[in-house]
Amino acid sequence: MSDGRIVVSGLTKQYKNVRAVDDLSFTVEPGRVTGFLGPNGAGKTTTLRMVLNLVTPTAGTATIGGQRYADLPDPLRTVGAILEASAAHKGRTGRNHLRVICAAAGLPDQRADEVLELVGLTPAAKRKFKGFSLGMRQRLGIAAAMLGDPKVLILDEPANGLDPEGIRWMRGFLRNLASEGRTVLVSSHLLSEMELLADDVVIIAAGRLVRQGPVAEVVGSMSTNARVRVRTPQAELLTKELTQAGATVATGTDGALLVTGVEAPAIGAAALRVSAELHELVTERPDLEHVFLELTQGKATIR
Ligand SMILES: Nc1ncnc2c1ncn2[C@@H]1O[C@H](COP(=O)(O)OP(=O)(O)OP(=O)(O)O)[C@@H](O)[C@H]1O
Repeated sequence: MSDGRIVVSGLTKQYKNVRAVDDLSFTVEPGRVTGFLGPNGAGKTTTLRMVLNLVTPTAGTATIGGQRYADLPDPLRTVGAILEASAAHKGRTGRNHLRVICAAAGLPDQRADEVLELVGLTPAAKRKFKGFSLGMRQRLGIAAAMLGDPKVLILDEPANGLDPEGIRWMRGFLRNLASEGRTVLVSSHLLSEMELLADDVVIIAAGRLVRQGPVAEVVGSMSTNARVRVRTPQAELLTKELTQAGATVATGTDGALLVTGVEAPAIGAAALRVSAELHELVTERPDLEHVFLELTQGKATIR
C-alpha cells in the first residue's frame, strides 16, 4: 500500500431503472480533507459503497493506494469507514460496542479506550448507546472507523445533524487526521458544511461530476455573480445610463432595480451623472447554498 490516494475512474452503477453513478472520475489526495458533495440522491453513498467494495460497479474502478479495496492485504487497518453513524446495539455501552468490533477485527481491547479518548467520549464510555445524543453517535461512529488506525478515512455524512460546536470539533478532528498525512473523504449534501470542513471538494449531481478542486476556488467561482439592488424614483433614467455602461438591469417585483455586471460604486457614479436620487443601494451576494442547488439541480432528472 503506497500513499492512500483514492482514484475513482469511470465508475458507473446502473440499478434497474436508475443510473445511480454515471462515468464518475475523481481523485482524493492524502494529507487533505476532501468533501464529497451532492444533493440527496446524487449518488454519494453508492460511490462510497463501490470504493469500499460493498456494491459491485457496472463499469469503472476505484482504487485506494493503487489497489482495489478487495485486493488490500489488510483492509481494516488501511481504510476506516462509517456509512451509517447510528448503527449500534441500543443496550450496549459505547465501550462495549467498540470492543465487539475489536474482537471481530483481531484488535486488542484497549484500542476501544484509545479511540474513545481520541473522539472525546471517555466520560461517556460506560453509557448505553440508546442514551447517546446524535453528536455522540457521530463521534462513536468515527471512533469505530479509527480502531484500525487507518491511513484512509471515509465518512458518509458525518456532520449530519451536528450543532455548531459539534461541527467545530469535527473540523479540528478531521484537519488533525489530514495533517498526519491521512486521506480523509467526507460526504455531505450541504455546501456550507463543506466550506467549514474541507480543503478540497468533489461535487456530483445525478451521478456525474459537476466540479472538483480546492473548496475556496470552487466557492469563489460560484459567488462571482453578485447583484446590486437599487431603488430610485428615476428608475428609467438610471436604467438607461447603467445599460450604456454595460450593466444588465431587471426590475424586481417590488419595483427595485436588480443590477448585474457592475459594482455598487459604478452605479453610484452613474446615478450622480444623471442626477438620480438613490434610496437604496445594496450589494447582494448570492446565497451559496442556492447557487449550489442551481448548479446541481439542472443536472438532476427524476431519479
Ligand atoms: N440498491 C438500490 N437499488 C435501486 N436504486 C438504488 C439503490 N441504491 C441507491 N439507489 C438509487 O440511486 C440513486 C443514488 O442514491 P445514493 O444513495 O447513492 O445517493 P446519495 O447522494 O447518497 O443520496 P442521500 O444523500 O440521499 O443518501 C438514488 O436515486 C437512489 O434511489
